Amino acid sequence: MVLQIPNQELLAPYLQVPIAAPLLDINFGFARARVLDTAIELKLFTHIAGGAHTCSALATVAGCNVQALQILLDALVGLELLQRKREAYSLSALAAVYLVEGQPGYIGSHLSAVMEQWDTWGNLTEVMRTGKKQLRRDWGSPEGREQDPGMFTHLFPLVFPAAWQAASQLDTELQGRVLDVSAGSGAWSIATALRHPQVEIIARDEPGLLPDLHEQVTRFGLQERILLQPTQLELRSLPSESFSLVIVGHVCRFKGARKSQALLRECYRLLQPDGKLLLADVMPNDERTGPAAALMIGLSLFLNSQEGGVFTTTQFHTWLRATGFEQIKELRIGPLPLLLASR
Ligand SMILES: C[S@@+](CC[C@H](N)C(=O)[O-])C[C@H]1O[C@@H](n2cnc3c(N)ncnc32)[C@H](O)[C@@H]1O
Repeated sequence: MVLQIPNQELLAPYLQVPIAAPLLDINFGFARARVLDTAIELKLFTHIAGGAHTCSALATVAGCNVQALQILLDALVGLELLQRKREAYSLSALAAVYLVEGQPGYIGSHLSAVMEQWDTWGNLTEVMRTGKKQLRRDWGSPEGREQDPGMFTHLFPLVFPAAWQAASQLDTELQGRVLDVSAGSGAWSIATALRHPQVEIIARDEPGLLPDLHEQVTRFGLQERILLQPTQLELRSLPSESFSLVIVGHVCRFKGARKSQALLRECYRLLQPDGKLLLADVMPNDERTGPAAALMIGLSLFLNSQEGGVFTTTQFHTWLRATGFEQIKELRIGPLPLLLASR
């Protein structure tokens, strides 16, 4: 029998095209996020760490249907968060560090806070059509932030490695007072205090976020050197030229362009001559073509805040120069850019 190959025009749209896998990955990404969220909600990783290794043991402690849970556990093995040998499930290295409650690296409450945006993202098409966002909570407002403490204060394990390295690149002779403008988890304050035993730090944030911060500072025994201050006490009330270092860690994208520039001016006023400003944020490249995570965070801030957004390194350079800062250095630590500017 002679094989009848149809003409090229008919075949080409199916055969001479890029494979669709990346599209399917994006499309089904929501299900992966949901699997992780449910596993955190059911405390599966914590229960496994506590000794419940089989599906039936896990179903008992987590209060689940055995047949349904079996399928979820298999999916978690597929996602490389669990491993299975015969009937026994164990944690992957990633899950053991970040997903077990009570461990220092636990970020489950942060991941759950991120998932609180589920319905907000469900309205994305509508927001695009109308241009009107339906803010369930505004991350740029103090009340909005206090509703989601996990979003801001439970990030310590994610921020601390970069903060530790950045602190090691500061002048070894650093002395005097340091201001951590919105301390959140305290990662920058704690790393700086540990690396520079001569400094005293004022770490500020919303009153609702300070208890978590206090707990973290106390864990490191730094409560004598890191003084917590609620943000109701305006920066304006602090004396000029009284800090050797001001830290602005992952704050500007929540504030938006106008308030960020005002904040930088205030930081300049607070710094002593020769003082340094350390600025960390998520920054897309100048053409705003990547990294993908930065652009997605830009969209997230558009949806979740009145004025927030992501700004490029060049935008920050321009703002810092306009404020009077000189010698702006880019420290490359980890995947995120860090700027160190001198007054
Ligand atoms: C992602 S957390 C970063 C916390 C910490 N600096 C760090 O890098 O881990 C964002 C911080 O910015 C603060 N923040 C958000 N929006 C703000 C605003 N409009 N004004 C002042 N602070 C704000 C939050 O309270 C929170 O501490």
